[in-house]
This record gives sequence, structure tokens and C-alpha cells, in this order.
Amino acid sequence: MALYTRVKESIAVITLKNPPVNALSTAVRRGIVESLSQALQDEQVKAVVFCGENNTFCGGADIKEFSGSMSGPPLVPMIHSIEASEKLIVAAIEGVALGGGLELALGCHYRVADTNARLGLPEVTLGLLPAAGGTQRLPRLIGITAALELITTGRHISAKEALKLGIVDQVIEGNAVLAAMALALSVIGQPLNARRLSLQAPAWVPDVDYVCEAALARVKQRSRGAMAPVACVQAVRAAAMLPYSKGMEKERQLMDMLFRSSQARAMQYAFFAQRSAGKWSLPNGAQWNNTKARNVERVGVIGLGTMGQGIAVSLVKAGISVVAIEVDTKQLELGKKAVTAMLQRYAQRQGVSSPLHLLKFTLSFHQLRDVDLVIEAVFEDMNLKKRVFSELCKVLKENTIICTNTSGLNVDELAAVTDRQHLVVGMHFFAPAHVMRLLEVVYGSGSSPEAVAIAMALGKRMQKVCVAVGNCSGFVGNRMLKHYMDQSVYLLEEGATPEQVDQALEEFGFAMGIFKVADLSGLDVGWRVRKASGLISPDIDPVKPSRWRFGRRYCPLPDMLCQQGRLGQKTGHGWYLYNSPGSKEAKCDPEILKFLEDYRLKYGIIPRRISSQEVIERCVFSLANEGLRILEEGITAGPEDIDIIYLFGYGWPRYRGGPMFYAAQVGLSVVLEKLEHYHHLQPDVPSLEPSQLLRKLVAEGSPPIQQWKSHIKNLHSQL
Ligand SMILES: CCC/C=C/C(=O)SCCNC(=O)CCNC(=O)[C@H](O)C(C)(C)COP(=O)([O-])OP(=O)([O-])OC[C@H]1O[C@@H](n2cnc3c(N)ncnc32)[C@H](O)[C@@H]1OP(=O)([O-])[O-]
Repeated sequence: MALYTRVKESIAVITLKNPPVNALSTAVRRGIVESLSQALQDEQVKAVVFCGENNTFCGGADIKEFSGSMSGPPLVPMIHSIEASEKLIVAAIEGVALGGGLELALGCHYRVADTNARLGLPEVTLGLLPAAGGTQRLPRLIGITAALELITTGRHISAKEALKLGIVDQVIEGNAVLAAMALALSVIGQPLNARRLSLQAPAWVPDVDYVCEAALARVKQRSRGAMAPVACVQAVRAAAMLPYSKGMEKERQLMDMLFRSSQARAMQYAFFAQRSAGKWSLPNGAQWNNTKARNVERVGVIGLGTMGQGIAVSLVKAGISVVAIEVDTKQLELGKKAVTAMLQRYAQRQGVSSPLHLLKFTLSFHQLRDVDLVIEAVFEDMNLKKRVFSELCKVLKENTIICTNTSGLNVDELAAVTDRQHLVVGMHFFAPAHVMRLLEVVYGSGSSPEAVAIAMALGKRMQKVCVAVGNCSGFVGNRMLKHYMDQSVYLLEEGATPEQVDQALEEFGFAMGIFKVADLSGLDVGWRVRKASGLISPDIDPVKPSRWRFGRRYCPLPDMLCQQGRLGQKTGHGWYLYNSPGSKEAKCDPEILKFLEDYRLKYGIIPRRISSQEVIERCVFSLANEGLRILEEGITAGPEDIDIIYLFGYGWPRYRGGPMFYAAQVGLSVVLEKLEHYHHLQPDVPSLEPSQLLRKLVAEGSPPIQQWKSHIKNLHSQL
């Protein structure tokens, strides 16, 4: 709703009320229309101030309403009547003015913001565009180029930047509502036409086509296959080329197309899934709102390799003191240099003072005696990690939490060597740890809810998107990825090339194809894991290695590449060829094509043409099938957790929602049918066998993804 109040003699205040962010729900829009009409009818009122309850102006349209049938007064005419009002209207922006909230403010004649306010048009991140006049008013206010940048990225900006761009008229320290009233009193009576953005001439630039083409190229490169950023450019272009009413018509047409799209549904799902992942729960009933996390101020980081460096940087950026440890002086110096350089660059970019005083580098474990939490980030080797854990227990305070940064080792096995199993948790960071947003927080069988809460809260402070996951080999992300990677190399055996597979995956929307990712990470990473797990042993024929291991299909191609020293970008060749070791531009390598031909000949495989559809079905459905098994086992609390892991850690296209959402959107019965088909063709690939949960969900009529949790709960009792 909206609250109408008369203050002073001539001013009315309309306060949006819809906690927590005063989203423009049906009730709020109705309240605005009614309150505005009241203000316009009251002869004594000369000016109106719009503000939001609880120091929050407005978080935009109510996203929850997008999935139902919209009712109540629409935003466009509502904002138009605000702008057309003969009485002066000022927006008092506190907290946030986002999406429809900023569009409402753009309909007002003046805008005042407090210093902490954040403004933006983030509709593009929900698969939409600012269709309440935002694409037409903002370019008229700040010009095409700046408007294109804000609308196509959805970036939130500070009040200071908004002032510089001309979006707000005043930024004040203190109460924005009082400042808006003062401004209103000072300008009452002045003509308003110059303040009505829709009446301004189109936002002219010398070469609109050039500017828009460049913006189009940028958005296509940044978010391949996404419709919304392209539509945003088209709408802003209309603001430059067409009169306001025609531009609004274009905005509406584009919004109609986006609003009905599967991409918009996926991105809105992702918005809520991210918030749902933050509300973690454990199988024992402990959850985010019934478990207290004690504060962490000093953290030890053990190991200053690439991961340890990134973790230390993220901690310091969050204002947390770090004691960083290495084994010898040389490693310590190398780590210190890298961490210091990253933090100095960060301070320079942000214009803040260098936070280096928060860091201490040392060779001595004794320096850890008063830290609240330790993150061990040594080499991925169980025995080494166990030794470190035992050493730690000798020096740490008795309530210090011990976290291991591992991408898949057994957290329980590590905890067993300590004197505090309840305080041991996994923290799986993704490389580079100071850039990647995802953090899997892994609870072991003995981890206490408090330890999980502390790790989740620390991750959040480090600006990570944290997902609590159970302890299993590879946890969630890597466990699923294994099946996706297996299928990609089987496809090479059967006739595909690395470029064909990558192209299909990139057209699907992945930031990078699987073989490019493998080259970037280094092919030796997986090689080491396969050796450690016994898949590669000395008795395997080096000339014609077996294509079956432990009774299952196995593809030795990646091992054979490693044996040839083709380890990826770092050696200048892997699945692709690079100009020199370390260079990034992947080129097709005729040697690889010949190598694949020889391989197929050697094993008597007749190559066949493989369609992009088959690539996607085999890679993506096997990934989703493993996700369903993870749900079945209760490793995550719900499908949203898995999707968030893939969106933030594995370059999954946001406009496809995540692997679980994608499976639901394609249709679970289709996924089941395809998996059955591929499993029939590859009976020695157990991961293609449809999961029990998939069969159950299909048998129960493929319920919407939001209802899966209740079906999972009853899985075993109902079958
Ligand atoms: C014609 C159409 C044109 C216009 C289109 C639009 O305006 S599209 C919209 C354009 N606007 C946007 O894209 C802004 C989207 N919102 C945000 O970016 C952030 O929420 C924030 C920066 C406003 C606050 O961040 P924060 O970290 O302080 O808090 P938090 O993120 O945890 O959220 C707290 C709670 O509020 C909920 N909720 C939030 N917004 C909305 C909403 N609009 N609606 C409904 N609900 C919303 C959120 O789900 C959560 O609920 P829960 O889990 O407690 O039940």
C-alpha cells in the first residue's frame, strides 16, 4: 500500500509501504494512484514528495507477481500521470531506487538522494527491460551512451555517481525526505515542462547507429545468446530515433516479447534461487534462522599457492585480519608479493586506502594461536592435509574452526585426525578465489550447525554466494561435472572434434566450451586425480590403453594427451593450439584431428556425424541426472542450491536458470526418455541410467521445480 500524509501547509508525502523493499505490488500501485489523486484534488497541496518506508525508496516491480496474472493499475500510465501532474512532485530516494522504483523517480520532476542510496535499472538481470518508460526517459536525461551502459548491464550505482550523471538533482547527508520537502518549497511555482523528461527532444548523438552497433557487439560478447540485453539496446536506440510516444510503443513491444520468454522465467527463478540458497538447512533440522554464528575477526590461511592467495585477498577485502602461512621463505616471499600486488591494485581501483595492515605473513604455526578460524589451502593431497590438521590442533584455541579448502576430498576423514570434529567444515573456493563468487560450504557428519553457520556467514562477508552441501566425492559441482566431461570425451571417440563440442556448448550459452576450460585449467589436474583414484596404473598398455576400467566405459584420450606433454594453455597446446605457452587464443590444431583419426582407427571406431543437439543432450542431461541423484541423497537442500552452484561456479548461462531448472523447462519426461535412449546405447555408462528421483517425478506428473522438495522428502517411503 501507500500512505498519504499532509505535512506542512502545502506538501503531501506519499510513502510506499511493502516491506522489505517496498516493491511495486498491486496494492502499492493502487495506493499510489489513490494517494496521488487525493493530493491533486486537495487545493491546499502544492507539492508532493514520494518516499519509501524504512529508509528504502523502492526495489522495483514486485517480481513475485510476474509469474501470476498481473492486475491493478499498470506502471506506465501511473508514472505518466505523476509526470503530467500540474503539482510539483519530488522523489526522496533513500536505500534503493531500482527498476520500476527508479522509473517512478524518473517520472517525478526532481530527485533527491541520500549519500548511501543505490540506483539502477537491473531489469536486464531478470531477462527484461525497464519497460515503465525507463528506456525512453533515462537516455533523455543522461544521454544515449551512459543510458546504454546502465540499462544493458543493470549495474547499481552510488548516489554520488547518479549525481555526476545527472540522474539526481541533489545528494544529501541525512534525511532525504526533509531535503526533498525543502527543495519542493524552493522551486514551487516554477514551470514544470522542462522537468518532464517525456517532453524533451530525443537524446541525440552524432552517430546513433555506430554507438548502438558497438553496444550490441559488447552485449553479444558478454552474454552470448541472451535476448534481454539486445532488446535493451533496441529500446534505447528508439529513444534516439523516435518521438517519445513511438519509443514507448517500441519499449512495450520488446517487453511483451521478453516477458513471455523462457529466458525471463529462468532469470527470475535464478533471482529467488540465490536468496533461497542463503537460507541454508541441514538434514538434522538446523538452519539459517535457528543457528547463531559467532563473529570471526582473525583468520589463518595455510598455504599461499594460487588458492591461498585468492582466499587471503578476499578476506582482507572484507576487512578481516589474516595470518598467512607458508612452509619456506621462498614460497612465503612469492605468496606475499602476489597478495600484496593484488591488494594494492584493488585499493588503487577503488580509491580506498591500502588494507595491507590487516595482513601478517609468517612461517610459524604458533602465530595462529589466537585466530578464530583457519582455512587450510595446501596442495590437494589427503596425507599432507591430515598432517597440517594434526599440527593445527597443537596450536589453535580450543574453539577455533578449522576449514579445508578442498575440491572433493573427504571432509570426515580429515576431521577424524583432529581433536574437534564438530568444528571442521569444508570451504570449497573456486579459482581464482578472489574473483569467483561461488563457495561450497561442506558439512561433514560431525560438523556442528554453529560451525556451518560461521563458515556461511564468513563466506557472505567475503561477498561469496554460499551454498551448504553435504560431504560426498566431488561435493556437488565437481561430482556432476565428471559426467558432463565423460560424455564430452566419448563424443570425441565417436566422431566429434573439440571445436564441434565446444561450439555446441557455447551456442547453448556456456561462457566457454568444456575443452577450452580444460586447456585453461590444465589437463594435468584431472590426470592427477585419475592416477590417485587408481584409474591409471602401470599395467595399462601405453600404446593401446583399455577403454574400460572397473567394468565401465573409460576414455583414455585425456591421459594420452598428457603423456604427450599437451597440458593445455600453459604448454602452448592441449585440445587446442596456442601461439605460445600461456597465450589464450585457442586455435584448431590439425595434429589433434589427426590424433583423433588415428585413435579411432586403432580401436576400429567408425566415426559418425554428431549433431549439436546430441552434444547438448548427452552432456547436459547426464549432468542434470547426477544433480537429481544428489537431491535424492539429500546432499543439498533443494534444486535451487544446485542451480546456484552452476550459475556462479561453472559458467552456466543465467538465462537457462541452471541444470535443474533447465531439465524442468525441457520437460522431465523428455529428459527421462533421452537418458533411457542414450543409456540403451551406452549400457556401460551407469551415470546415464535415469535416477530414481527423475522416474518418480515423471511418474507423479512432473511437478514444478518449486515443489520438488516435498517429493524428495517422500522418495523412499513412496517407492
Ligand atoms: C513494467 C515492468 C518494469 C519494471 C520492472 C522491474 O522493476 S523488475 C524489478 C527490478 N528490481 C530489481 O531487480 C531489484 C531486485 N532486488 C535486489 O536487487 C535486492 O533485493 C535489493 C538490492 C533491493 C536488496 O538486497 P538485500 O541483500 O538487502 O536483500 P535481498 O536481496 O535478500 O532481498 C530481501 C527480500 O526482498 C525480496 N525482494 C527484493 N526485491 C524484490 C522485488 N523487486 N520484488 C519482490 N521481492 C523482492 C527478496 O526476494 C527477499 O525476499 P525474502 O528472501 O526475504 O523472502
